[in-house]
Amino acid sequence: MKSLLEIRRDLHRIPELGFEEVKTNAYLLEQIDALPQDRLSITTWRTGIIVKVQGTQPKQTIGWRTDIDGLPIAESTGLACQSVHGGKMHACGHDIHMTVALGLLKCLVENPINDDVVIIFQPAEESPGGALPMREWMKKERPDLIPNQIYAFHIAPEYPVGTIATRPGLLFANTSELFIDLVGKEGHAAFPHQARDMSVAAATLLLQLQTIVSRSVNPMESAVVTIGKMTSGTVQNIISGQARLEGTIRTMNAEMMSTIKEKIESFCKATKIAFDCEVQINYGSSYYQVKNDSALTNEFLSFAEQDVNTNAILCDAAMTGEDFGYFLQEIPGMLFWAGVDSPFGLHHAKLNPNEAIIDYVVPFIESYFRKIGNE
Ligand SMILES: CC(=O)N[C@@H](CCC[C@H](N)C(=O)O)C(=O)O
Repeated sequence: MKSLLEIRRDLHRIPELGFEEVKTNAYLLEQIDALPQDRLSITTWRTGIIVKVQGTQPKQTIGWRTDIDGLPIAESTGLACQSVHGGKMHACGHDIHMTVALGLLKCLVENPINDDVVIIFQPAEESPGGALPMREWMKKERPDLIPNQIYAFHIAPEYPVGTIATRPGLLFANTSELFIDLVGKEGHAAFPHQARDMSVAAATLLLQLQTIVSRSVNPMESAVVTIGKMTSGTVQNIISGQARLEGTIRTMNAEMMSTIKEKIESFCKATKIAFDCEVQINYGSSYYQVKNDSALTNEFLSFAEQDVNTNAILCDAAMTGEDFGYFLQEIPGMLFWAGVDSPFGLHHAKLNPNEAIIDYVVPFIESYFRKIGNE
């Protein structure tokens, strides 16, 4: 296996979108194949990989999960290892996540623990969601690969390397993607009364959607409605006959998600009447909240607090989404943030995680797995 630094940089160069991670899959398999194979069994599912490391006296199976996909963002870090896939970038740290998973795998192969370990390389975390179909496939076809407890981490640009943050209970939000297509009538810019202008309809709808959180959500609770992309029109002197809004909804519970969707549907009906157009809503994929198991998280935090290299923080829940929530829905476990000290946040074209995270967090996770896997 190559050095972890080389691996991170190689993976950073080749980001691929959800379920298109073909080169990433091949690269990961090449690294896994380079390890001693006697304790390993390797299974693939679509572009994902599940590696089982046989323990020395297994009483249970412990799981580690990494996501493997990139984002449709044009990188502008200027790094030597900048993405060579135009318009795509590992802007959410999945290159670091994969490298850490490989590092952990190498440690466990070289020095196995008592329990079995499965390392899950899961596709399509950003979209459309790989965790749910992968979990369902594992349940049906390979229940032997389902761990008894499962762990994952996410890079956190706002913390320095060595900081670990998490909390028992709800950590990440419920999410739903949101796509709204508006169809009116194209026309000459000089004759607006003969057209049905979808730029104006979409702009009005966008502003109305922004009133949902401020006017329909209890201020003591919280939610997010973000429209990240709005497209409309072809040229400056033609009235646009079509527009599209693309966004995401984030809530702390399932009831709030239903309330927000009802309000979105009301505003869309109003837009249809007011602008005499067709309005189609599509909710894309939705992710179940990340709810950490309380007992396992407290055990993990106690361990982190005692580690001399670690600054352990009890953090607040965040409106980020993670389809790892689907694993936690059925398997006890937890997710934690680990600092990478970058002035640019997740999903930013200049995100540049401090690679020192790798040499810090691999031995940290390994020692935690050694503790829980040798009990
Ligand atoms: C950690 C993180 O940034 N996750 C993504 C998950 C995206 C979910 C889905 N595609 C959506 O946009 O709703 C996030 O944006 O929080």
